[in-house]
Amino acid sequence: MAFWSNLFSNPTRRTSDKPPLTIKERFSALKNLPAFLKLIWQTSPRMAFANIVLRIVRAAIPLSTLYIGKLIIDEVVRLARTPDNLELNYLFLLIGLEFGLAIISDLLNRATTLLDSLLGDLFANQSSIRLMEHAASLDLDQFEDATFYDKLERARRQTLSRTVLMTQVLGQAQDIITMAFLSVGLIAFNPWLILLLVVAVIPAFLGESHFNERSYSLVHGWTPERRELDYLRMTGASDDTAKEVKIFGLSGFLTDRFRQLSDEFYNVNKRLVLKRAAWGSLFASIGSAGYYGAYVFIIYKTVTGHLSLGDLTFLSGSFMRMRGLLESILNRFSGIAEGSLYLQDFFEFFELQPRITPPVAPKPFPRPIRQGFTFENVGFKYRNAEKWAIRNLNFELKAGEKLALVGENGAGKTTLVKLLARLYDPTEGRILLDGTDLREYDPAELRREIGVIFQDFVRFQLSAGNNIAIGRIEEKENQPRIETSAQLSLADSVIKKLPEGYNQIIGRRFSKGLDLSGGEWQKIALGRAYMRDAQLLILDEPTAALDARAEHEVFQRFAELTKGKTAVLISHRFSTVRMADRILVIENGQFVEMGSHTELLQKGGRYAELFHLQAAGYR
Ligand SMILES: Nc1ncnc2c1ncn2[C@@H]1O[C@H](COP(=O)(O)OP(=O)(O)OP(=O)(O)O)[C@@H](O)[C@H]1O
Repeated sequence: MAFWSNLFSNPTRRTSDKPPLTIKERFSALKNLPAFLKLIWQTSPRMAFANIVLRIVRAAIPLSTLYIGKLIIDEVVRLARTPDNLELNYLFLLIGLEFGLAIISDLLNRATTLLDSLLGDLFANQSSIRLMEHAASLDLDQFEDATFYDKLERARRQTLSRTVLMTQVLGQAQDIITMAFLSVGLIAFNPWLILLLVVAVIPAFLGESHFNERSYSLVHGWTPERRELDYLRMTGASDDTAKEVKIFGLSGFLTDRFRQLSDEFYNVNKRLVLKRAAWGSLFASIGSAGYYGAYVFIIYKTVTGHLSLGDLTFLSGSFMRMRGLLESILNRFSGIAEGSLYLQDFFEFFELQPRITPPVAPKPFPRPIRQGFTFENVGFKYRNAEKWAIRNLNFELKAGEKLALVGENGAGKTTLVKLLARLYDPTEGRILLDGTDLREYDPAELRREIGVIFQDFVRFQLSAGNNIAIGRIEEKENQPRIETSAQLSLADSVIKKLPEGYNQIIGRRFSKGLDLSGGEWQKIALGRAYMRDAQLLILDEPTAALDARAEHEVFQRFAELTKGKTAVLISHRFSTVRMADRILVIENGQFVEMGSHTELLQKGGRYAELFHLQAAGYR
């Protein structure tokens, strides 16, 4: 994890990790927009359509308002010249029209803002769901990769900020149409004014683009550190960690690290923001100079009699509006280009594909399993690890057999179990089930037939009943099945004591939640194994937190439940291990010996040594 590695390193540089993007890269990021717009359209075609129509209507309003304004002024000038014959109907009609347009414009604005926000919320929700679904489809080892986590993190942040991009893209389209309407008037008067306008605005556009690139590179380059900041914030202020943070007095240690990192980011960012503000002001002045140049020209044409006063207001109004529009279009363009770059991260995450996928024509899963599992020279190395976690492993797990795995910490027991459940595939060798490579079965089907309770099982902040139903979530409404599983795992006595029984939320995260002791949680988690009713049951140190009586009882029931089924048991307690039919001893990921408890004791090897070591502790 970046946190620990950074503790000992000096975190400088970062901004230089990723060079600023070239204009070409920025343009090419725009290619993500069609796919993005398609996603928005799919979110709600009706809302998207209404949004577009309203914006087109809204785009025509500025030109109409300016033109009516011109007519009003010309009419006022005309009336002022003939005060004896005041005919005000036409003037009032024009004023009424302008008033009507103002009201409509406001209503359209509100309607588009409303639609944007509703559509944006829907889009953010759907993106989050897609993100969760896609993350669930990926392989476990992808989650253990730091670059993957950075991608996931960026994609996660994208789901919300993408609604901003949506508003930007739609706003852009609307402004471009408004510009097109306005430019008709200006072109009719003098096309050179449009050119002047463009030239005046270009420096601001280039400046903005440049700073957007810098800011994207900064944020992108800092992803691991921002993840670390989140981690520190969470560790420093969460119920899960509060106990140890207090006991070990870690608060200062965590806040110091947070302060150091956040200050560093603040300073780099501040430099960028200040530069941006300074250059931005300069470029804005150039834009203003362009506007006043045109204004002087139009005034000159008016005083020399080439234009009416109405024309003057219309043209200068159009020019001012167009300058504002063009500036915001160009600026927004770099914003959109920047947003599209982030979109790239979003889509890249969705492009990640799992490697453990169903084969084209999966073999039907054997029901029941006849021969069992065979490890043929199996070796496995974790991603980024130098050392083999498991190597040259050859053994058989026979159908119906109870196999215990024994070995010291880090020997490779959990890894072996993960390979059985195809959370990973062997790096070398293969695992067969009934003579067929595990890879030829559908992994989802395989996992349905396997029940694993890991030592670090998840304490779901759900009701006690749901915590057991997790074992076979399709059966979450099957209360009798849940209760039977609870009885078998001894969880029923825990649940009976809860004020709301099976409906009691457990864990501390939510206000009504009640926390349980380690052993009580374990009984609940064990209930999942019974709920699952799988052909192969794997318990990875399931009883470590249980008291002696509970452990004895759990295993008596376990033996009954797994009668005729295949089971793998990992435990450091030999009282548990000896109940297995056979015991596999591994050391440093390698096979050491295998046999029944009696056989291995007689053999006097590693197992006997470990057994006597533990037994001596009780004497
Ligand atoms: N996700 C991982 N990435 C890299 N290395 C890992 C990972 N998980 C485990 N390892 C390494 O693989 C080896 C085997 O680990 P494993 O968890 O299988 O041991 P174990 O026998 O179950 O240990 P324990 O009795 O402590 O639970 C260890 O050296 C461990 O450091």
